Amino acid sequence: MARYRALVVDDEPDILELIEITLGRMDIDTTTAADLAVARKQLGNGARFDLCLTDMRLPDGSGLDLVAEIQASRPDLPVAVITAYGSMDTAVQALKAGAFDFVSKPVDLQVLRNLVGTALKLSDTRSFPARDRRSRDELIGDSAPMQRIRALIAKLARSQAPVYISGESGTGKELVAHLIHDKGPRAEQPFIAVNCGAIPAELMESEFFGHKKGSFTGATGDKEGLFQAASGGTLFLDEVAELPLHMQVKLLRAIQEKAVRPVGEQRETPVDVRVLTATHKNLEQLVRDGHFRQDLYFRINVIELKVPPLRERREDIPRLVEHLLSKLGHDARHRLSDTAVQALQAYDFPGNVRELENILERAVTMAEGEIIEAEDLHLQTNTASDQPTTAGSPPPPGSVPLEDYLGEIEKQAILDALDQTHQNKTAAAELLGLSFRALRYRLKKLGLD
Ligand SMILES: Nc1ncnc2c1ncn2[C@@H]1O[C@H](COP(=O)(O)OP(=O)(O)OP(=O)(O)O)[C@@H](O)[C@H]1O
Repeated sequence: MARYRALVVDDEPDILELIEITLGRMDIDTTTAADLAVARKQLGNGARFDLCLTDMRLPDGSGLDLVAEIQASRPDLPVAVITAYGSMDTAVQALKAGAFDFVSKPVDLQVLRNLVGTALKLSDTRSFPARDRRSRDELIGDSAPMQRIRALIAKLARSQAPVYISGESGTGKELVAHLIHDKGPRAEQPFIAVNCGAIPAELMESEFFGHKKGSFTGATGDKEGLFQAASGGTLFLDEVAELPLHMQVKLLRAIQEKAVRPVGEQRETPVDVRVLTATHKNLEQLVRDGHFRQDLYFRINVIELKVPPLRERREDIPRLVEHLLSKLGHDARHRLSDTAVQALQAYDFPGNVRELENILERAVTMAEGEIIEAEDLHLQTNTASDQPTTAGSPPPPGSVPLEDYLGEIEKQAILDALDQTHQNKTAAAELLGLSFRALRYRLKKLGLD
C-alpha cells in the first residue's frame, strides 16, 4: 500500500524537522514548504497529499489563505493549522475557514499524533457508512431546514471544530450531536453524552477530569473522568449553560490545551476529545448577563447549528409519526387517521419531537382499535394558567401543620410542571424558575424521584 503523504508548511526549520520525524514514525512521508509560494507550487503540481499542516504566520502571508485555497480547490484534503501559544482567536478563525483542527506551539507530540491519526481517517474514507445503517440514529424530515441540517452534519462530521447546537427542548439536539459523531472519523470511538445540569457542583471536577486515590474524602481509588472516557471520541455536553463558573474556567482550559488534570494529580495529560455542546437556553444572553463566560462561549461556539422547533417544519410531522411509531414497535398495528395527522400538524408542540413521541406512545398504549383518531391524542390546547392541576388539590390551610401544607403545594407545583413538560426535568425546572439541580434536590426531598 502506498505510504501516506503530508504537506507541512512552516518557516522554522526546527519545527519542520520535528514534524517530519514524528510523521515518519507514523509511516507518513513529508513534503516541506517554507512559505506559501512553495506550498502553492507543491499543491499545484498534482501531487497527492493526504494531509496538510500549516503554520499561521508565514513570510509571504497567512496560513489562513492556504486553508481557504485548499477548501476551494481540494475540499477533501484535511488541513490543520499550527498556531502560536495562546492565540486562540487565530485557531477559531482557522476552524471557521474550514481547517479541521489546530495544534498550538510548542507542539505536543501526542496531540500532533492524535490530530494526524484523525486526519488520515478523514482522507481514507469519504463517508462512514457503517454507522449510517443504524435506524436509531436516523434524522427524519425533508423540510428545507432539515435538509440544511443534514448537509451541515455531513460537513461538520469531517471537522474537529467545536459545534454548539442550539434549539428548544426536544428538538433533536442530542440526535444531531450523535450523527456528527457517527458520520465522522471518530465513529468507532466512544460518544459520551453528559447532562451538565445533572452533576452536583461539588463532584463536577472529578466527574469531568477524574481523580487520584485519596485526593478527597471518599476518593477510595483512582477514577477516570468523562474526558478520559471519551478519549478518541466525542464528549457531548448537554445543557452546557448549567455549568457553574468555576467549571467553565476548567473546561475552557481543557479545550484550549487539549489536556486535563485529574483532581489530586500534579501534571496535565493530553486528551484527544472532540467537544460538542448544546443548550435550549439563550447562551448569548447568559453571556451578556454575566452567567456564562464569554471566552468559553467563543471557544465552544466556533460553529453554531440551530435546530428549529417542530412547529416551524410541520411538513415533517407525517414522516416523523411513521418513524416514531415504528420505533415504538407498533407500526404494524397502529396508524393515525388523516384527521389525527392534521390535528398534529395544527398543534404547536412546546416539547417538540420528544412531545410528539410521548403523545404517540400514550395514544398507542390507550388505543382500543388500530386507528388512532384526533381525540385519542389528547392534544392540549389550553394555556398553562388555565390547566387543571393533575394530582388533586392541597389540603385546606390549617388542617395540617404549615410545613406539610407548604410541602404539599410545592409538590403540586412540581408535578404540574413535570406534567406540562411531559416529564422533561430541565424544562420543568425552567418553568418553575429553579435550576435543574434545585429541582432534583426538591424531587428527592419530596420523595418524587
Ligand atoms: N428529526 C428527528 N428524526 C427522528 N427522531 C427525532 C428527530 N428529532 C428528535 N428525535 C427524537 O426525539 C427525541 C428527543 O430528541 P433529543 O433528545 O435529541 O432532543 P434534545 O433537543 O437534545 O432535547 P433536550 O433539550 O431536552 O436535551 C429523541 O428520542 C430523538 O431520537
